Amino acid sequence: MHTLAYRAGAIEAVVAAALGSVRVKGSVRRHLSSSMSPVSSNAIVFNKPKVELHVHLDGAIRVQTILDVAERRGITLPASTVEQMTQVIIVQTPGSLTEFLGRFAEYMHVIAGDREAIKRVAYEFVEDKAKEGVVYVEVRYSPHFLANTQVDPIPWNQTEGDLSPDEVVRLVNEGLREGEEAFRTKARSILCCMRHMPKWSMDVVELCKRYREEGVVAIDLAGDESLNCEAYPGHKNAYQEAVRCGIHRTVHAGEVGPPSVVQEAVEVLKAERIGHGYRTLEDPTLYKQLLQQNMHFEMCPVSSKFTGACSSDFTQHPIITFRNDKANFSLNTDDPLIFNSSLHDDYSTALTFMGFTEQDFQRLNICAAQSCFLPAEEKRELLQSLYEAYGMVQSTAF
Ligand SMILES: O=c1[nH]cnc2c1ncn2[C@H]1C[C@H](O)[C@@H](CO)O1
Repeated sequence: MHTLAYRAGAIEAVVAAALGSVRVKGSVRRHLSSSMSPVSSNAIVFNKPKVELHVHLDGAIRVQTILDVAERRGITLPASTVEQMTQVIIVQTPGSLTEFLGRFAEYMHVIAGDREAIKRVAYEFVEDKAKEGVVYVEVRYSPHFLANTQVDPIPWNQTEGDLSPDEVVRLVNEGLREGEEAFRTKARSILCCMRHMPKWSMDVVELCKRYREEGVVAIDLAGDESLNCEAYPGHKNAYQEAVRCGIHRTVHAGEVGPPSVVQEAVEVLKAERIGHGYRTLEDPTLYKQLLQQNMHFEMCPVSSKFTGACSSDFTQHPIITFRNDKANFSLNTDDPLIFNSSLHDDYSTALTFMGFTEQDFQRLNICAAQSCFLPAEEKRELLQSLYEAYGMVQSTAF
């Protein structure tokens, strides 16, 4: 895969692009109460290169793209403008993870099964991340959720077609690679198993193995955490195979589920990173153990409010404890389409309500780079680029 050189010039270009376009979105401010909303309206928080490790491709699609593809395919939607369709899709008030997962059904049938749409979504995703000042991103999705053949059951009420999960991965790889070349943000992908679909999981790990040279860096387990692995051994088998083959592993755990789900992720599934993990704090022994292990937590503040994972009061958010304890964590958007948010909103929230400083932002991005799933040499290059951009090393340039 094409390797980006993180030269200072490239980073400055990305940051300049970010300066021109990243703004706190009015809609996010609207549906947060005044004591919880970002206050720095149009200000750019942490206007430096960033690393994002937890964002769902199917939760980060442009609304315009959904409308365009629906029109081309002759699919009728409940709304015809970006503004109206946004209101149909987004979570308006804090609810439950289950309610939130239901939002995908508003639009996934438009994108799934369509080659052009899938590649376009991947390409545009990289452009959007570049505009946010992200220099490296790991984006995740379920190949099965975007397919319409060789998947059982066929999702989103689609009729059977000829797009398999395997081809979905190839299309996303192409879109990401072309996006990377055009926008100079490095993008890799993580393939998701879904908690309620253990029979897909072996397939997912096989796809991770097949496409590890073409941008796929890890396996994930997403969906409803109430469905644990004892009851669904398919996930355990897939993760065992991932360990055997050296495929990196992350798991959604402790987002809404109890600390036992986090423990299972670490001990049974051999997770190297935890998606969310807020509820780890409820088990001080486990929390201490994971701090000692330097486990990475992929935290998503705006998401945690709207999925009901955490209290709406950001001043009491678990992230504050992780920060105070110098835990290894990152800040991420999760599903910016559904929260009508951007990475800037997550940073803005951390600044305004959690007291994050410039130093905290630098530190968490360095943690993200250290915990990313790139091969060692590329990770070293990424880290070096951050150190330079943050003024932590003397430049060798004359
Ligand atoms: O925050 C989340 N928790 C659990 N599952 C999630 C979350 N965001 C998205 N997903 C699910 C729905 C997507 O279709 C799937 C793959 O990206 O992952």
